[in-house]
Amino acid sequence: MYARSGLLSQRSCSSHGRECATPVLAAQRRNNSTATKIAVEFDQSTGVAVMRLQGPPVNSLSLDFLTELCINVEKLEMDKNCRGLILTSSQPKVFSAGLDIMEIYGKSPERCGEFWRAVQEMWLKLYGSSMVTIAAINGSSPAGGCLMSMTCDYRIMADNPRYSIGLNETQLGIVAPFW
Ligand SMILES: CCCC/C=C\CC(=O)SCCNC(=O)CCNC(=O)[C@H](O)C(C)(C)COP(=O)(O)OP(=O)(O)OC[C@H]1O[C@@H](n2cnc3c(N)ncnc32)[C@H](O)[C@@H]1OP(=O)(O)O
Repeated sequence: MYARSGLLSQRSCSSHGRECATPVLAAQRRNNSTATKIAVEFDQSTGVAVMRLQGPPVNSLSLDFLTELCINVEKLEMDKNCRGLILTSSQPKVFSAGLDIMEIYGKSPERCGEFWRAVQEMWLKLYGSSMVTIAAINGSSPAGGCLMSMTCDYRIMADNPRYSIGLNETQLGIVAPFW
């Protein structure tokens, strides 16, 4: 959900030296889900948007989730009044469980390729954003969750010894493909 209407970008983008063709359209084509996994509140008076991840139970990064995230970041990017973005979770105890492993387990190479492209699109979009981006990490954030917060300009994590963060994906035998 995005609180304000906005045109989707149809331009090509250059992010950290890489060209990516019409990313929002690519993301939009994939976005068949009607469920809302991302809620955005934009405060006109401060120019700051808060993006809440609300994909129960643990905000795992599925293709739908990544697609919706990218579309919302792009919409905010297009809004010249939006200067800052705070990324946080609506789920108790978890910021994001990382990549949805069910998206890559037993799937075809084509489907895995589509998924990994969406992962790449997510971090390039956040890392290349002209907004000031802050991850307010209010729960555990392993692997892809850690990656997502690392692409933000700033990270603040709730001080709770039960919350963990780090790159644990090799323990699952997952290695990021060559990009
Ligand atoms: C440069 C890097 C490139 C590669 C980047 C990323 C690779 C990855 O991200 S691989 C995924 C790595 N993620 C994990 O290893 C996270 C594993 N999960 C956890 O540690 C815990 O679930 C977590 C601490 C996030 C939350 O703990 P709890 O609150 O105790 O919840 P549960 O463990 O009971 O989980 C609830 C429910 O969610 C399912 N789940 C958890 N993580 C994932 C996931 N990553 N993908 C899909 N589903 C996930 C878990 O199985 C439970 O399901 P049910 O049993 O059906 O309830």
